[in-house]
Amino acid sequence: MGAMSVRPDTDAAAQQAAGKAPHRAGFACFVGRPNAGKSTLTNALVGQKVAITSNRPQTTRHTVRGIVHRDDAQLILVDTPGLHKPRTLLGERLNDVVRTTWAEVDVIGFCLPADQKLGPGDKYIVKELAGIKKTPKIAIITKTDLVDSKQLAEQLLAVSRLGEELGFEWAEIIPVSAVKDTQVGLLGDLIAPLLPESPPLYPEGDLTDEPEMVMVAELIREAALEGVRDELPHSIAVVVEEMLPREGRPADKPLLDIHANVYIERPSQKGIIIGPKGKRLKDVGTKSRKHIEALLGTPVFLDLHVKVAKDWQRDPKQLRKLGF
Ligand SMILES: Nc1nc2c(ncn2[C@@H]2O[C@H](COP(=O)(O)OP(=O)(O)OP(=O)(O)O)[C@@H](O)[C@H]2O)c(=O)[nH]1
Repeated sequence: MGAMSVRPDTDAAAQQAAGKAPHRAGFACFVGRPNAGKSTLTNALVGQKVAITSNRPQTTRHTVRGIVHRDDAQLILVDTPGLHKPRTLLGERLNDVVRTTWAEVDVIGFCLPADQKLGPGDKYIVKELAGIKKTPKIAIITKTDLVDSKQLAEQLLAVSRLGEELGFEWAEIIPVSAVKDTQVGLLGDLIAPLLPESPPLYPEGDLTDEPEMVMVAELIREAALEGVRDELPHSIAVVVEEMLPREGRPADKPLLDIHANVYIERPSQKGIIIGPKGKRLKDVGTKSRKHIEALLGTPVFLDLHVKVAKDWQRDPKQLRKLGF
């Protein structure tokens, strides 16, 4: 399961028992050189399945580009800044952010335009991708409407060879044309099975702040789960109460305040989560903050509190409050 995937859910288990494939949900990002056709492809994928692109301009933290709702899966397409050959320390840092995001999504789609020779820029990106071992990588040859079948075949071969050279295998290689809507649906079909089993992460309605809060809560929950044993993992729930930009910050130095509660079921579990002298909770905060910053693309101040919600798993009212 990818780092941003969600809880093992009973829905999926029930669906499986009923002989239906379990629902999947997860994150994907398209990478590739400028003009490779990433945006157009995102829009085509999203547009195809009655879905929403978020329209919250002017917020750096906005990284979800679109959500593809399908019967069998929900695919969340996230934005990453481009990866460039670093020339400065800042460039290196930015690349680190990109890599962190790459390591956290469930699928990466590498976009290569059919009408351009595979060049050093592409190789640089694919080399970086090769270093991210766990994440399945799909090679997408874009803009196939611009070339003939011979040229397309050459490009398919070139990208396949590049994977071999760098010692990994593409999970899929697929030619698409977003403009002509060729194989765009198939691309969705190929990505869906690569996502972790999970109920939808976003409601089918509007894309609001809430989904981001859900993702942030998941990242915190995941950090809180690390290393805990027995029944405790099932007892942990996280709710983000508030995410607000800190007032009075200069435009180039934003800070996002996030207040979240970590819920457990019994007072006796509190000590385990908080750890000796609060060390464990602090680690959870530090770790999840890094992931949240990479996800939202902005520095974050994370304020975590541990609360007891007695037997919340069995209490419908509490469950609703905790977002189940
Ligand atoms: N013919 C054709 N043109 C396409 C296709 N997809 C994208 N384009 C064109 O290619 C150009 C770049 O497409 P974008 O989707 O903006 O590329 P991008 O990779 O998001 O670009 P950056 O945001 O600069 O990284 C645009 O002019 C698109 O219209 C396609 O399937 N066929």
